[in-house]
Amino acid sequence: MASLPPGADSDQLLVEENGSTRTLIMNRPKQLNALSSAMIMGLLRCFTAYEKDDKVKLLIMKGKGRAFCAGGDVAAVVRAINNGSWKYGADFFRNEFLLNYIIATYSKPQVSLLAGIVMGGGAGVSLHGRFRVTTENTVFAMPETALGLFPDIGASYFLSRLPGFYGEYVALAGARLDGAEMHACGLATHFVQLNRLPLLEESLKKVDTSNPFAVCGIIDQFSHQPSLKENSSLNRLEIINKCFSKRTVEEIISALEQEASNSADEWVAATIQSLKKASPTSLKISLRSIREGRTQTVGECLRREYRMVCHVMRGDFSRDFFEGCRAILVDKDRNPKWMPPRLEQVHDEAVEQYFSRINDPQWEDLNLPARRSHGRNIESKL
Ligand SMILES: CC(C)(COP(=O)(O)OP(=O)(O)OC[C@H]1O[C@@H](n2cnc3c(N)ncnc32)[C@H](O)[C@@H]1OP(=O)(O)O)[C@@H](O)C(=O)NCCC(=O)NCCSC(=O)/C=C/c1ccc(O)cc1
Repeated sequence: MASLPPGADSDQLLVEENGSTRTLIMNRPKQLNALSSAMIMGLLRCFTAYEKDDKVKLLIMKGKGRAFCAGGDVAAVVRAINNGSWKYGADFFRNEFLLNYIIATYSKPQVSLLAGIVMGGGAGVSLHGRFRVTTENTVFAMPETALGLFPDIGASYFLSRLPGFYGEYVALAGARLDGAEMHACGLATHFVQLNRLPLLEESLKKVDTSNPFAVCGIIDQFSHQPSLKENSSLNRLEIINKCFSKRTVEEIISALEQEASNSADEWVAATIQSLKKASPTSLKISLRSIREGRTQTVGECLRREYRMVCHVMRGDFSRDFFEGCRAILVDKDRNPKWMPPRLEQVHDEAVEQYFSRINDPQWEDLNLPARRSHGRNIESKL
């Protein structure tokens, strides 16, 4: 185990040094490696220091225990906001989004070993990186619409680049994808069997180059093309494209209901159910976010999402985020009472407000540093 760059937290984020490789290990297994402020600051310091350090050629990222990372530490944020400080949330996101941007534009290859749960903020620290390796126990989701939030961490960039309208489906329904699905739609670059991950890791630790083709060649030796399960959502791309291309959330749901009346496919019924359980405000701002993301750079997406998330933290238009956290992570009754409760009560003007600047003289837009690269593209295998 190596010493961390100054200021990084030594408990929640571990670093291993092997030759030219640094392995960053998220280490809060009981909380499924939920990202704390200390972890985000530690990661920021590591990524910044290693980019300047010629001795470092490759970064590996992984989680301790049964999760890669289940997202931002929502419990800590809710505690802080309930104590009257929405700015804690804003600062948390400012640092988290800056980290996502540095990863998206990083000059050295990052290999994320996505074993177990990868949700929300966990996707943000991995999917923007060059290599994303999934396995047979990977479970990915952006579950924010069930939490009263929206897919953030630059998700409006990578989800909007998935085939057809799959990104809209994944974002609105909070759909869970397995490792093979992530690989097929382009969220992952490789699929490696779980029992071969340690061997891959050992090989990567011997790498002495930042050449992405050389690194890719090593991962290729351990990976294979997984097959999609028969009931995979990717086998329903035709229905997804037909329904999730509609202009509004109401039209998406009614198109799905039309499908349900013509078929007994349980997947359609389950998708309608997920949309009906989610926060109506979250659904509407998420749809607009993904649609805007289609034509924006990763930096533009993060800047827009930062405005949106500050509005959510302030609770000016809706307090659904606090209710969602209560229902899912605090009381765990899984029965949130959304306000407004129905889609037709969330008017266009209310949605529009989430995309505006915050009316507070002390508030600033997200300023991102100048970088050489503009982020990478998602390549689907379909
Ligand atoms: C499906 C999960 C991932 C696993 O379920 P499980 O196998 O039944 O495990 P548990 O739910 O019992 O989780 C084990 C422990 O990890 C904790 N945990 C599990 N995810 C978490 C978690 N994101 N946080 C904080 N404790 C957690 C969870 O509360 C629990 O703690 P404890 O009750 O003390 O044993 C389940 O935990 C779950 O739905 N987690 C929430 C997933 C989620 O919504 N992720 C966050 C997306 S939103 C996001 O990333 C940004 C949030 C954020 C928002 C505002 C901010 O200012 C900053 C950040």
